[in-house]
Amino acid sequence: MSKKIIEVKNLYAGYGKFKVLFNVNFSANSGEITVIVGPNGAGKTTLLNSIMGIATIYSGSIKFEDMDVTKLPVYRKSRMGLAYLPQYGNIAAGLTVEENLRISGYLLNQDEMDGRISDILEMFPKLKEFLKRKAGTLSGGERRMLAIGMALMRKPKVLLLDEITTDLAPLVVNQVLSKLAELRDSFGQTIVIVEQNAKKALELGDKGYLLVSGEVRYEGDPRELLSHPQFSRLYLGILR
Ligand SMILES: Nc1ncnc2c1ncn2[C@@H]1O[C@H](COP(=O)(O)OP(=O)(O)OP(=O)(O)O)[C@@H](O)[C@H]1O
Repeated sequence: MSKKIIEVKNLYAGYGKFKVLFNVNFSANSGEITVIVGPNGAGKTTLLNSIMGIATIYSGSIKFEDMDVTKLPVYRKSRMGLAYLPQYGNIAAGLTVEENLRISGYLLNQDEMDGRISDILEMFPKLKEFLKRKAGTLSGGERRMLAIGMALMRKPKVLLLDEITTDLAPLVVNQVLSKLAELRDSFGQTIVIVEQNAKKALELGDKGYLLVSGEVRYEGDPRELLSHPQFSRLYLGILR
């Protein structure tokens, strides 16, 4: 049976006085891909921000590996094994691919660093060809791969990804999403993604959530969510 690694219960959250999430219950299982979809402004990013500790939590609880982390600051959560890749990534365009990877692993000692870089290159063989190139010269898809590689430098237990396929061509969206499936299948990586390319993400996910106006409207089999009437209405323009 799969084990819950993140568990959010009855969460009310937002930013200061601005309330965004209402009574959200959410969980992610170890070794799985959990997909969060929903229209613009539904609160998807806010859910990731709450898990990471960068939104205001009014009530409810967040557990990570059965520990209550609701009030812990970001750096503590990151040390515990949560890695967050925000929507527009965080690569340094003027540095080489290798330098970007090294910066992301700055807390590792030299041996760990070298070992981890070779792990990442095994996961993303294409990056090998680009090691000495400035990250700014990479294509959109290659940059996303680098950003994911950077987030994996510290061997996170959970990778939280916010809309990493935005602005990519359809073929490249497929490549990036397939890479996530490969990270799960070959390395057991636990991943939580917020995705605009909802259909494609749900097709490879293990569990899906539909957030609308700050509330969970569906939780369960991601392929069933594709035929949920609200999903069709919001994403496919089908009115019933
Ligand atoms: N830092 C912030 N301070 C105040 N309000 C914010 C902040 N970030 C987001 N919001 C607001 O919170 C609401 C939910 O935003 P959120 O980014 O969580 O939605 P989303 O579902 O991720 O949307 P999108 O798909 O457009 O990224 C929006 O009304 C947004 O304007």
